[in-house]
Amino acid sequence: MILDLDIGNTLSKWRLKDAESSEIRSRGAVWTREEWRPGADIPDLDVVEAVRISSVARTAVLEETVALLRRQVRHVYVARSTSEALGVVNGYEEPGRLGVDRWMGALAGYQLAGGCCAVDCGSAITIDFVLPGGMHLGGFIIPGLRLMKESLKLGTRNVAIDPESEADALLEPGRRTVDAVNHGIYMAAVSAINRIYSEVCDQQGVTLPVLLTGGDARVVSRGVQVPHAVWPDMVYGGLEACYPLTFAERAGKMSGAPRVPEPVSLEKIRAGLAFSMLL
Ligand SMILES: Nc1ncnc2c1ncn2[C@@H]1O[C@H](COP(=O)(O)OP(=O)(O)O)[C@@H](O)[C@H]1O
Ligand SMILES: CC(C)(COP(=O)(O)O)[C@@H](O)C(=O)NCCC(=O)O
Ligand SMILES: [K+]
Repeated sequence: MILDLDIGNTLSKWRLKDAESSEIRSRGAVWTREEWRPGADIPDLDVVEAVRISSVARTAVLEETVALLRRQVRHVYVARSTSEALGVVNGYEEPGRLGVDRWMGALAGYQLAGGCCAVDCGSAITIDFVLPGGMHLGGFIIPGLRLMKESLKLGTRNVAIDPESEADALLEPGRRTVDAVNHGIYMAAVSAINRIYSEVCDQQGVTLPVLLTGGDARVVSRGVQVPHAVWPDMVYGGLEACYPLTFAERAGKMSGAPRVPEPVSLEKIRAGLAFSMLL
């Protein structure tokens, strides 16, 4: 079995993948913390022959995790942000400083779609752009939905946005604190994504498929106006592409990859931007 780990600032996600069949056998998530208890938090390591890790947690957490894994697992691969990989050139001035989850998302998106806009809706919302030739432009970071809400300190933190709510309802003025906050942060997140996408496409003169991932991807998806696909395993896709271990992975297949959304025309994006400037 292959254990894939995606350690974010809030949640540490894991999945077990069958090395022979490439099927996902099980998955889960635990709060990101200092210490791991294999068998309780993550699967028993007896069945694991290789681990692939993407981590943006504090270095100490990663080091502890890797030390623990190395005692029991033969192959431990820790992803790093590099200046170039799989045809993508990292746009950061200091490539190693780009969050490795963003780098994995950009690589997965590029492998799937060529140029892309990769959006990760987790603790932070990150929006990264890769042009069709593989040039990563860099990106944008805004606080995620939960962080935005907590920063207001209005006592609404435990009332999450119902993931089933329709975008229309979320865009109405709230008539209670909790709705005013939830609708406000939702509007802030989705309008930022819509606007950033349009601005960068306009600047670059290209339209790009949009791929969404992260804990809030589904609810954010309802407010994103341009064609896009939700890809919960996008960070894992980057790990598969960087460290292919199964037959399917060596053939370039990433688990759970969606159909590539067809972007709208540049004319339409520019018309939308021009319209929003008038308001
Ligand atoms: N069941 C859930 N438990 C925790 N967070 C959730 C859940 N469903 C959605 N979320 C949202 O997802 C975010 C965590 O998403 P994730 O992509 O795992 O973040 P990170 O990679 O930063 O750890 C939380 O901040 C919260 O807004
Ligand atoms: C921006 C992030 C905090 C997002 O992390 P996440 O929300 O996925 O936990 C992470 O990618 C990170 O720590 N990046 C380093 C800074 C940068 O990318 O510029
Ligand atoms: K994120």
